[in-house]
Amino acid sequence: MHPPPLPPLSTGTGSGDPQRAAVEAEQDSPTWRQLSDFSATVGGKGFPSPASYANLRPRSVGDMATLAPSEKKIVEGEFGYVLEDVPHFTDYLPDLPTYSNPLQDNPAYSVVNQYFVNADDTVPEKVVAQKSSPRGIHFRRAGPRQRVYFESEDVYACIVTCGGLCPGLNTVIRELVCGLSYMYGVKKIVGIQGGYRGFYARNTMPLTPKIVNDIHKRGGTVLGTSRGGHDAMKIVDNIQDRGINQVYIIGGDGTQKGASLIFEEIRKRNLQVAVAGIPKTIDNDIMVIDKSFGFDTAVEEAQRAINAAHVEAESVENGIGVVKLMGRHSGFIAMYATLASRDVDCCLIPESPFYLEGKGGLFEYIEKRLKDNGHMVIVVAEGAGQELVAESIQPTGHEDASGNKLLLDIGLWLSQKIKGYFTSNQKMAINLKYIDPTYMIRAIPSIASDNVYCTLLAQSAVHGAMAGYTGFTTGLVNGRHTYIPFHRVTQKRNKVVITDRMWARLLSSTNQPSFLSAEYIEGIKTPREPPKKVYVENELASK
Ligand SMILES: Nc1ncnc2c1ncn2[C@@H]1O[C@H](COP(=O)(O)OP(=O)(O)O)[C@@H](O)[C@H]1O
Ligand SMILES: O=P(O)(O)OC[C@H]1O[C@](O)(COP(=O)(O)O)[C@@H](O)[C@@H]1O
Ligand SMILES: [Mg+2]
Repeated sequence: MHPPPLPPLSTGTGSGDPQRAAVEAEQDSPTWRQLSDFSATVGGKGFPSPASYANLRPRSVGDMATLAPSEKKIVEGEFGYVLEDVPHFTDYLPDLPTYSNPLQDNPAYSVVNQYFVNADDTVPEKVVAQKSSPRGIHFRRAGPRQRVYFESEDVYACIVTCGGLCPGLNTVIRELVCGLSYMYGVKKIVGIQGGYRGFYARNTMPLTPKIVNDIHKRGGTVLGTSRGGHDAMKIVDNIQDRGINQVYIIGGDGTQKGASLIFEEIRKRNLQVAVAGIPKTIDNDIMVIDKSFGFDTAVEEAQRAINAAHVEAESVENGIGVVKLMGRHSGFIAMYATLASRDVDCCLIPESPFYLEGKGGLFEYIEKRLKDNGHMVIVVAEGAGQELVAESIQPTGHEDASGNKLLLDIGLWLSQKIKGYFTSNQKMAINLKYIDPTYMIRAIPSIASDNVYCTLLAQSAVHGAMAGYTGFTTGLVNGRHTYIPFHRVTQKRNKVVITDRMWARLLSSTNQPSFLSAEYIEGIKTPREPPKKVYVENELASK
């Protein structure tokens, strides 16, 4: 049964949904739009259409060929249905041959009913709906298709890891290699060493299932990584020179921006080269996806540091344990580690501005907590309170090679400020221990649940590239694996929304002050300016 008809998208839905509003805004720019008929399944040769492209693409192939690479591929259906689709070879290479998927003959999969994903399957971005809600934005479901656009022996795949380390990088590499080899019979796979610049400045390393067999048990990346060094022209020249036709790029927001530029250059040159991104971010700051791989590992490992801080703090009089965790712009690790631990009395994240002195400030809270409980634990994300630190330490203004702003050390600064406050006011003798486990957390191998997640991400990427999709990031959306266009994961950053219930749960579990200005709470002025942003959502990721 269909939901009742809704007004067409362009006339607005009145849902007040910001993401929907964003799509409507995007429609002002040139987009690839067409009402789709999802019931047809006809391909050229009597097979179901690969990825339903017969249904979704504009009817004239000529139209497709003239699309600018950066144009978005948005398809509308009935009842407010919107598909934010990913590019496909047929967008710019209309007459490519297709082949039956070798998985059909794979004994491991022969028992599976309906192993192939239905060509029309898509996954909704939002699963909470009201009776009159439009069906909303969807992403193409990941998974194997019946027809593929490569013969196994013709595939030459490469894998590159970029940006900071994250638990699970080696697992993704391993599963890309094993997925390509065991599912699709691919023999030629190489690793690009040392991040993007490795394409043109380093040798490649051969990757086989045997070589990668044990690497998931190690932290880091066997390929090495780097920041900076992205040069789309040089990278694509190199891809072309080597005859590589599948490029798997593992990395965070910066890396996916770089992958998008590589895809656009490849498309301009009309190359049959698939570009697939696998999102990596220990900070969990990539939009759209449920969670990034390595995040659970990081939260788990953070418990060890928090436990140590707690043991130290509770063993002495007026003990304070301060733990710094990663999170440049997004405080997810700190928030989840705090919620999981129950030993934390205060969690400070970049999204929630705080202040030290006066009524409702951090010092007042610490004093109260020590008087009430004799000890306390503070977790601080590395990006928290940067504007406060900048008041006393001259910011260097420096950026890393990728253009990420270098942060001031909030953990050390905060520890000194707390010590200074209690010493100078002769209030009470405190005993503060500062623990910075950040790189230790990042450098460990992934835990079991992340390993399974990495496997599915890698296999989804392989299925997508083999099926002719390109210019996509693979990601989990509402528990389903999907293909997401690059622009959706690079235009904004995922952040903790401090007016969401999750942050309220945290505040209630720690009992810490909200640090919201008194103007909001009592109508009186606070010692500091009120926070600039109370509602922080999906801030534009500007570098
Ligand atoms: N806007 C961008 N355009 C192209 N390449 C980028 C961009 N931002 C970052 N990169 C490249 O992506 C790689 C990793 O980026 P970085 O920000 O260090 O890590 P992450 O991908 O984890 O966010 C680097 O090689 C960097 O040069
Ligand atoms: O010292 P490095 O290597 O620049 O890494 C530090 C940064 O890496 C991160 O872990 C994640 O960064 P990316 O996801 O951008 O790689 C941040 O939390 C942290 O600020
Ligand atoms: Mg990043």
